[in-house]
Order: sequence, then structure tokens, then C-alpha cells
Amino acid sequence: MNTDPRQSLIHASRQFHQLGWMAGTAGNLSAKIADNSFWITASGKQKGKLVAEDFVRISLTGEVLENPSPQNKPSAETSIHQAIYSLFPEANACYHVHSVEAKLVSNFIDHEQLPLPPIEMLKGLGIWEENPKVYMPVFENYLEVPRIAEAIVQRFKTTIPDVPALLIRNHGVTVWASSPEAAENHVELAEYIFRYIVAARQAGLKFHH
Ligand SMILES: CSCCC(=O)C(=O)COP(=O)(O)O
Ligand SMILES: [Zn+2]
Repeated sequence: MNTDPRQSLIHASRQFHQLGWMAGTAGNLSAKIADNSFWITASGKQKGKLVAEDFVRISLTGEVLENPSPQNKPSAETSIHQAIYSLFPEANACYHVHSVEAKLVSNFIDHEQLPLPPIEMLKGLGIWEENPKVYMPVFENYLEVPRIAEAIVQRFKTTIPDVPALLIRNHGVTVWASSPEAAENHVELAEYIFRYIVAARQAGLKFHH
């Protein structure tokens, strides 16, 4: 595990910003270190311009352990990262971005599961089946973020998601993975799938299970 993952997080954030998935201050990224604490983006930072001081180190129970700049507050969505790390101990990175396509596809369904197209890219999210019928979990977007985190914990306690990703309606995707590099890959795959779903709908193509 990376001793200090902040350079990986800065690199990914710049990349996602350039792709329009972390416009302005949108999104937040975190990665764990060996003692199980995690570095997370401080709230309200411009995601195209992060520096090492723009992060806060947090324990799994939410205490601030290290804060390089007194004005920093942990991401407003830290409780979601805590929920993911508590549910999936093998997760070492958790990335959340806001793309236009993620918001669009979250409106294509009014229930809790987004059917995913049976495309080759699913292998990158761990689905190695022929014509897979898999879903991405969808959660409602509450103003109080801990409510979203609680809904995630309650659902995933009993239902293991098909893919290491979840969608918050009208908000964005959150992915998790064993390393920052794998989380970056998962974001790119999830966003590719969202673009595919939007394009398939425009083309009148149906793949609903
Ligand atoms: C303009 S982004 C609104 C808040 C949000 O959804 C987000 O991802 C960024 O919040 P943070 O506190 O992590 O900067
Ligand atoms: Zn967000």
C-alpha cells in the first residue's frame, strides 16, 4: 500500500477535471494508508488545482488525524468514504466524480438499480460472464450526506453490489478499488458505460434485462 497516496490523488483529480468529471470543486477522492486511516480531499477545493496541503487524514471512525492547513475541512462527503471502507475492508481507494452522463443515466430509471449493458468493458469491473445481467446500485441524493451514507450501509450490509460502484441520483458515481490506480480505472470504465447508455438510448437500442 502507498505510504502517501496524495500525489496519485492529485494526478487523478487533474485528469478527471480535464475530462469535465470534476468541474470546479465537484467530487472527492480518498486513499488509505497502512494504518487504515485515509487521506481525503479537503472540502471545497478546486479539483483541477490540488496540492498536497489540500488533503486531510481521517481515521476510519471519522477523527481528523492530520491536517496540513488550518482552514481545511474534510470533504462534506467523507461519511460516504467511511461507509465504503467499513463495508469493504479490501478497498484502499474511493473516488467520487460528477459527470453529466452519470446524472442523465440516473434519471433513466426510477428504482434502485441501473441495468448495465452487456459490453466487454464490464470485465474491468470484475464481471466475467457471457451476456451478463448486472446492475449498478442507485441511491437517492439527500441534502444531509450522512443519510446517503447510512442508506449505503443498510443496503450493502445485506446485498453485495454486482460492481464496485454506486450511483447517487442527480449527483454522481462513487467507485472503490484495491489501489488508487485501480480506482482511477474504475472511474474511467463507469463513465464509459454511462456514455454508452446515453448513446444507446439516443440510438433506440434496448438492453434492459
Ligand atoms: C459543487 S460540488 C457540491 C458538493 C459535492 O457533491 C462534492 O462532490 C464536493 O464536495 P467536497 O466537500 O468534497 O468539496
Ligand atoms: Zn459529490
